This record gives sequence, structure tokens and C-alpha cells, in this order.
Amino acid sequence: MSSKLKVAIVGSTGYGGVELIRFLVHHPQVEIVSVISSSSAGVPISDGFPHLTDIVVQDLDGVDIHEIAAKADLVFTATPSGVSTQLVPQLLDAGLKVIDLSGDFRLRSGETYEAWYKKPAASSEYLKQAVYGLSEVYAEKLAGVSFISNPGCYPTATLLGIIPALQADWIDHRTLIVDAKSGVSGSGRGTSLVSHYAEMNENFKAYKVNKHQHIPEIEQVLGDIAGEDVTVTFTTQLVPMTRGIMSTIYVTLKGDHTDQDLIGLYRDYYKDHPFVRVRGEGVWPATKEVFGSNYCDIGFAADARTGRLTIISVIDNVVKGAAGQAIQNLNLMMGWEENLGLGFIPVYP
Ligand SMILES: NC(=O)C1=CN([C@@H]2O[C@H](COP(=O)(O)OP(=O)(O)OC[C@H]3O[C@@H](n4cnc5c(N)ncnc54)[C@H](OP(=O)(O)O)[C@@H]3O)[C@@H](O)[C@H]2O)C=CC1
Ligand SMILES: CC(=O)N[C@@H](CCC(=O)OP(=O)(O)O)C(=O)O
Repeated sequence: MSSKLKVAIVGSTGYGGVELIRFLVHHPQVEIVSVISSSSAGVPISDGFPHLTDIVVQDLDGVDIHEIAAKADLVFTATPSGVSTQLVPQLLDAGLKVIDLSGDFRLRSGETYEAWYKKPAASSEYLKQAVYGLSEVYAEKLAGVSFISNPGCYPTATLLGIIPALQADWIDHRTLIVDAKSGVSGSGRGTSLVSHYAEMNENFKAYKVNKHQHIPEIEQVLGDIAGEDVTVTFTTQLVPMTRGIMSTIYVTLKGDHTDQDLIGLYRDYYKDHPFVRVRGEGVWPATKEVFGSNYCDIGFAADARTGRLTIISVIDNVVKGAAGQAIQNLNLMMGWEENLGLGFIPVYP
């Protein structure tokens, strides 16, 4: 009998779910016991995803909580926001560990969730149980927990870029401006007008300016670190590429800190965490340099002339922004090496 952890994936036919499969099949401590679909139960997953032919042989299972609990120890819910609100409490009540990839359990306040997501919030009993899984920042809080809420893709790139400087009190958080760009896979596999080829190709488009649902998530974490309320100006833009997020952060520096100072500060902050790589002076990261990997790469340009700092942070939205960080969180939850099953170098070129 296998001593591996048995995991099930709900939403396995979405981009986050399929990416979980890509990594988990190589994870030495995990066995995928069920790939679940609410719309295609009974069908081999390779019918819809021929790249999985002969790799994942089981048919898709339906969403049946008792069946999942009979087979699995832990469930990844890679389901749309609103769906996780309903599903996760049932999985937790059935005694399963859960790592949820949606936005439904990231915000502590149900009222804030409803104001930004425009959907009913989960009950506070379950919101309270969720531990926010920004892996590098909250690693110690994740050990041994049963329910992790995985961060959003934009918040992951943005927060990893800001937190060390904020914690060191080197920046004035009242001046934070974040200019973020994402590839189209960030909006999931379902078709929509914005992700239609003719709308997206050779186009560069801002959306949800000052209204994006990731704003309160970023402000919640930064507020915790600063010990007071933090607000950010946050602009999201769609770029005609499949994967990748670049978060460009502008903020006023407190004191005369050089690029070298910042490189030292960030390298020290992330020294125990293999997936954040800090670039050398004058070297700024590009999305292609993290493509298909769990890395977050960060570079700096401190400007003595303006007194402002520019921070550039890149991730692959589907990996570090979703499935990869979820597996990193599984490793931290279980007390395994943080990089287990994730040791892939980026696809290049
Ligand atoms: N794409 C990204 O870069 C990121 C995504 N996320 C979040 O992760 C989650 C998954 O995203 P993503 O994979 O991109 O989304 P997709 O739209 O690609 O996939 C979501 C999947 O959820 C399943 N689903 C829909 N309704 C239900 C339901 N009622 N019960 C069970 N399953 C359902 C669908 O599969 P089926 O019909 O087969 O059940 C669908 O394939 C979302 O909450 C998203 O916001 C977070 C960070 C980054
Ligand atoms: C490019 C693109 O459309 N990205 C999506 C990211 C959605 C997402 O990941 O949503 P939650 O994290 O809130 O679940 C968006 O901007 O809404």
C-alpha cells in the first residue's frame, strides 16, 4: 500500500487544475487519486487535454464529497470564486485538508469580499479557518494547518516585490503605485470576449482600474506588515501573451538606499526560500525568464534624482501565481522540503 499523500483536484479541467497535474505527477510524496470535473464526469481527461495522453489515465470523477473523502486526504480546489465558497466548507466538514486556489477565502472580512467580488461571502466560521498562503512570508504559519487559501496571481508578484522594503521601513507606503500586466491565461480557460484572439492579439489593454478584486488582498497583507491601513493605486493590464505577470511598483524611498542596498536586503529576506531570485544591479527580470516555473524574479532601480524606487517583479501566473505556489504550500503544510516536485527550471526560449 502506498504511503504517499492521496490528493484530489476539483477543477482539474481548468488552467490551474491542469497545471497542478503537470507538477504533481512528479511529486515524490503525492499520488493523484482523483481528477474531478463538474461537467465531464466519466470522460478520460486526455479527451479534452491530449497532452496528458498516457500520463493521467483515470477518467474524470464527478463532484461527490463522500467519494472524494473516501479516496483522498487532501483536495486542491481550482474552482472559480463563488464555487469554492460552497464547496470548501463541505470538504473541510468531511475531514479533508484543503488548498483553495480561488479568491473566496483570502480576505478576512466577508463584507470586504462582497464589496469587491460582488458575490456572497463564505461564512465567517470558515473564513477564520483559512491560512493565507503567501509561501515565503507565512511559511511558519503554514506548517501543520488543514486549510490554506492560496494567494492571487497579481498579489503574489506584487507583495513579494514590496514586503521586504516595507518591513525594513525603507519606503513610504502612502506613495505606492502598482502597474501590473498579465498574460491571458490569468482569466482561465473559459472563453470570453476579452480573451478572444482578435480582441487580444496586437493589443494592450487596461481593465478594472482601481476596481480589481486583488486590491483588498494586497492592502490586507501590506496593512498587517505596516501595522496600519495601507492603500495602493493598482492598474491591471492584459498583454497578448499566454503566461506571465509583470508587476512594476513605484514608491518613494525613505532615506538614501541604493540598488545594492536593496539587493542585499531582499537577498537576506528570501535567503531560506529558493523560489525568489533577486537580480543584480541594472538587471531587470522578464516574464520569459520564469515561464513554466515557480520562480518570482525581482529587480530594482532606486533613483536618487527623484527619490523614488522602481521594483520589477515577475512570475508565471499559472505556476507561482496559482498551482506552483499551491504545491509549495502543500510542502510547507506537510513539513516537506519547500521545493519538492517543483524543481523545474523555466522553459527558455
Ligand atoms: N489562471 C490563473 O492564472 C489563476 C487562477 N486563479 C484562480 O484559480 C481558480 C481556477 O482558475 P483557472 O484554472 O484559471 O480557471 P478555469 O476557468 O480555467 O477553470 C476552472 C474550472 O473549475 C471547474 N468548475 C466550474 N464550476 C464548477 C463547479 N460548480 N463545481 C466544480 N468545478 C467547477 C471547471 O471545470 P469543470 O466544468 O470540468 O468542472 C473549470 O475547468 C479560480 O478561482 C481563479 O481565479 C488564481 C491565480 C491565478
Ligand atoms: C488576466 C486576468 O483576467 N486575470 C484575472 C485574475 C483572476 C484571478 O485569479 O482571480 P482570483 O485570484 O480573484 O480568484 C483577473 O484580473 O480577474
